[in-house]
Amino acid sequence: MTMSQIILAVNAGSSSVKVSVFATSEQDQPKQLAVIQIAGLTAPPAKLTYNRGDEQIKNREVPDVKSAQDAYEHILQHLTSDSGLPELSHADDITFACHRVVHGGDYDKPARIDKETYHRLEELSDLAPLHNGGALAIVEAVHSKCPNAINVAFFDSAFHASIPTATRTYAIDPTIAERNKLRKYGFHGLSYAFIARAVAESINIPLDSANLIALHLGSGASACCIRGGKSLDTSMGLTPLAGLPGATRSGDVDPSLIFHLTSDAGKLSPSSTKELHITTAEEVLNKQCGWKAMTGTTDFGDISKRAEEGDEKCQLAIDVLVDRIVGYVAGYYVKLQGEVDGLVFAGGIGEKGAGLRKAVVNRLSCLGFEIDEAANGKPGDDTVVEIGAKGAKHRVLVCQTDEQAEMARQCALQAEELKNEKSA
Ligand SMILES: Nc1ncnc2c1ncn2[C@@H]1O[C@H](COP(=O)(O)OP(=O)(O)O)[C@@H](O)[C@H]1O
Ligand SMILES: CC(=O)OP(=O)(O)O
Ligand SMILES: [Mg+2]
Repeated sequence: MTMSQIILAVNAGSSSVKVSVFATSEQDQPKQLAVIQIAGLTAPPAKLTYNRGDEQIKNREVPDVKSAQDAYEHILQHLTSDSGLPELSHADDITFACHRVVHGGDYDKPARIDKETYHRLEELSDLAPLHNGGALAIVEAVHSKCPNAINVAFFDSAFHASIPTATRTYAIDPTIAERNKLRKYGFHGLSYAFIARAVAESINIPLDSANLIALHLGSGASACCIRGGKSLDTSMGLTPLAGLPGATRSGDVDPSLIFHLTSDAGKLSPSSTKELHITTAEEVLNKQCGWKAMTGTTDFGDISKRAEEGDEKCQLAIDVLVDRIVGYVAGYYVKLQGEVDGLVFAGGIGEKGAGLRKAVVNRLSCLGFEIDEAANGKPGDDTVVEIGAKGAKHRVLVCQTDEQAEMARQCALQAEELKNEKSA
């Protein structure tokens, strides 16, 4: 019998770092011990929230924390000095550090991070300069603060390795596409893997027969068509910019629009570094569009409230999102030939935005989706909840997705394999 091991699952977003602590032994599913988050890195002061068990223990500002590295160091210090968490009292207690890496290129499964994988991940940052940086900075921080931990990368793109060739191919010069690896990759895959498993279990069907249309609506938003438990299509593309609009991202626009939005499209943006080049076009479309540009805030809860009070800009932002979402759902409905086990809402907006869910489902009534207003208004705390009307043709569900839990689950399953993988 092996002793219990500690898995740290790290989810570095563009503006936050979320870390969940799990204990696992060979026989068991990982058990969550604590969750800690530092949010608001791009809108200081950063804020820390800490939950252990079912208790909310801390919620306070941490003005000294300014970067992803700072955040990790602060989080590690906090966890190891919490006497209520004796399982993790020293950095060496961590066996595995799991990292959510948004862009994994051709990787279709998790990889232990050695010098070679680290270098490959750095190269991939060229394809996703705004997304992989935070995760790599934290890999460095773990390497220096927790030298005995095994670092493993879990890719947001891996779940989409099953997308068929015609769907992932852009209509561009195939030689250049091959050389520069230009294709649809898709993201939010850890979330979609979690959703597919949790929903299949909840509605009592085998995962490999689950046909779902899933919506991960957070500060980045995407849709995914899941057939037989696998990704058949998704709305994000080469980078997380494509598809649905988000908090600060435009989503799909006519590609030539960028030249009308700024005359500096091809120039380097001031946020470029010596190692990492970001064009003004990337900067503008990723950081200066979406809800922020349309309404002045990135908080969809606030946007919903203001729309109810009659704010026209906020109402338009909601209408735009609903319009794009129903377009994807309709397309995916056809891809699944109408054989749909459920439409699933997830991510911060999907889980908390009752008004948005209702607006989307109402527009989909011709396909057989119908909302149960009472259930939609108060979906409760279960991981998966049905919010569709009884007797409707298709189910509608809300899933509290958890990317850290998905990493921990996969890590525990492959623990021995990962330990034996060569590391430099
Ligand atoms: N009551 C609410 N109604 C609608 N959206 C909400 C509500 N509360 C929070 N949100 C949205 O959830 C988003 C965060 O979602 P989350 O999935 O946690 O984000 P991230 O992509 O950063 O992981 C916030 O940016 C906010 O727009
Ligand atoms: C891939 C992506 O957009 O991630 P997030 O929603 O965390 O920004
Ligand atoms: Mg997210």
